Amino acid sequence: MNINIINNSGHPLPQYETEHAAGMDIRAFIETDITIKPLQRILIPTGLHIELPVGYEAQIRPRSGLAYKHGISIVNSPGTIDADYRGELKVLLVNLSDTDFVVNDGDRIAQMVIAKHEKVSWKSVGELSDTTRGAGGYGHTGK
Ligand SMILES: O=c1ccn([C@H]2C[C@H](O)[C@@H](COP(=O)(O)OP(=O)(O)OP(=O)(O)O)O2)c(=O)[nH]1
Repeated sequence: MNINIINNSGHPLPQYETEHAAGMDIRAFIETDITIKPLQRILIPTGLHIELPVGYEAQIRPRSGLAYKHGISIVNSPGTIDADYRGELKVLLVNLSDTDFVVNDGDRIAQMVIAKHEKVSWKSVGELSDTTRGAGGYGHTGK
């Protein structure tokens, strides 16, 4: 499936790094390096604008290598890109380590998964069907 994209960054388009990867790595588009201090969050531009087909969303997810090695995650993970959004894609990074982390222009800062989603309407009812779980949750089956 082709998806319309405008790339103002001059960096490569988001791409799958392996044959069957679910996510495409996306890169920072910044004029100067950005230092993220411990527990600081910063919105990083990508220079990308996309036109998703109706019924699709894009999810902006952390990269596990950055998370494991540097404590870099995404505050609103997974970020949701709506099909009707035409603005620039941005990534809300957070530094969960105890040392500064520097983002350079062109760094692969996140990954983007394109996914189908349902659009539903609600049917108000008086009661819901019985299940074994019922209202159990939050670890009610044990550790
Ligand atoms: O990580 C993200 C999350 C969102 N967006 C863009 C695309 C998305 O379609 C739009 C709105 O996102 P969301 O619905 O999460 O934001 P909101 O806080 O509910 O704001 P709004 O009232 O504008 O919908 O912002 C990004 O670029 N990156």
